[in-house]
Amino acid sequence: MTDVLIRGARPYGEGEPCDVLVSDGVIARVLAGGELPDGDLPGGAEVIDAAGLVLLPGLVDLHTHLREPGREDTETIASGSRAAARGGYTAVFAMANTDPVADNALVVEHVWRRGREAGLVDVHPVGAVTVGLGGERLAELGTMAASAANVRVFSDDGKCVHDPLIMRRALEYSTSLDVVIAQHAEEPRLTVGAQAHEGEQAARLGYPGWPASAEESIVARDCILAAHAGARLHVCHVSTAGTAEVLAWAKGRGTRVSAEVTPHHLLLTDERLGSYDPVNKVNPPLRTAPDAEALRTALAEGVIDCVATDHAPHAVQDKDCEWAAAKPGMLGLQTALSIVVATMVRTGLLDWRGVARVMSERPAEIGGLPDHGRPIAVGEPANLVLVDPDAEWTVRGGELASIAGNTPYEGMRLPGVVTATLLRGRVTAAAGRIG
Ligand SMILES: NC(=O)N[C@@H](CC(=O)O)C(=O)O
Ligand SMILES: [Zn+2]
Ligand SMILES: [Zn+2]
Repeated sequence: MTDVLIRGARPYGEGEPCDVLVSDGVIARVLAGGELPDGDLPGGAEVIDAAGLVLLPGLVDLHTHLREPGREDTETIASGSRAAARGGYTAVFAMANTDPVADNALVVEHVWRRGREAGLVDVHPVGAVTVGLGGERLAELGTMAASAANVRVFSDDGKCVHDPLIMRRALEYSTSLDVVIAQHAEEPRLTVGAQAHEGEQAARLGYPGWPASAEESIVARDCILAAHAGARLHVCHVSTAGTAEVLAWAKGRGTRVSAEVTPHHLLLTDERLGSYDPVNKVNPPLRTAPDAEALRTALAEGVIDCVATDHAPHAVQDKDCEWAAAKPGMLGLQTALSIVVATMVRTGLLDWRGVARVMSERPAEIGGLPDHGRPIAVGEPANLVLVDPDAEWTVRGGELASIAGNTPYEGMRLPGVVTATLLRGRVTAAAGRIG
């Protein structure tokens, strides 16, 4: 395997620039900048000029929709892996709402193998909690956990495990497997026909509302169920200020709960609904500006543990149509880091150490990945990302690696450019600078 020398990067954006030598997939040396004599360079090493760049552990996404099997017209494991690598990710968790549903060992092993074949990012399949996401019968969590795919996260995402008895059983079962149940918190009785956040905007436009209480009531319920079961709960795509309050309460009393927020809920609000453009339709819906503000604070304070993309590719015909007929979801893998830079770093809420925590270390811990989100130190696996903190780029859906192009950031200029991503020492994505 070719060695890689990263010259002049600043780990976590801190201290003096240094040189990082990657050999056999691990970090072999970390030296003060320019200290490594050229004579010491292993023959044929790939050199990355990283002056001015920030070096972080490779990003980890707990919540990605890769659409394979079933909707390969919108994304495949290969195309989604390319998008992930370009976005700075070295590991992603692929949600189970595929067709067929990933509710058994056969499907999760298939996804895991396809991810290995693509070889750009570690693709960890999420297993469904219930058979066919039907919400009625528990899937065979144990078999999926014991399979070659080694499933550690289970979720019916796209649907809420709304029956409290099923959710209770899933949580209780999960404790013996040491896995986590990730909930899409949406009380279905409160969101029948819902199209947008229940509030002034939706009322003005005549959209049936998706109330904050539909999310908050499920999160509160599940925190209580998890606490009684002694189980681990993960809350997907937290979207309201009230949910952050519930999480703070539950964590304060020792509940084993973690939570994620999406980049779009940190940046975008229901102000956007006025455009009638379904590119803004997503589940849970874009909320109010005070919600977005509260989510940023909760992420900075650790009440929300991490950022997850909820990357949700959709075909043109499912997005370029009237609002009510459009499918919810938006692309996220290649824009996530930039949105976090815009909302959290440029605002002074997080430093780069904090970015590493919320986009790499915490998601790796929650998902049970021992080789990701590791310190940048000798002997550690070389899962790394180099970011140009000062550069900007313009988002063009057609230029993203995903097959679908449904980005709400079309034409926007965003700060922070992923210059290179390394998976076990191999460069999986690079934007110039490599010689
Ligand atoms: N977020 C979305 O709006 N859509 C997701 C499902 C989900 O995450 O709930 C999808 O699979 O398209
Ligand atoms: Zn969801
Ligand atoms: Zn999702």
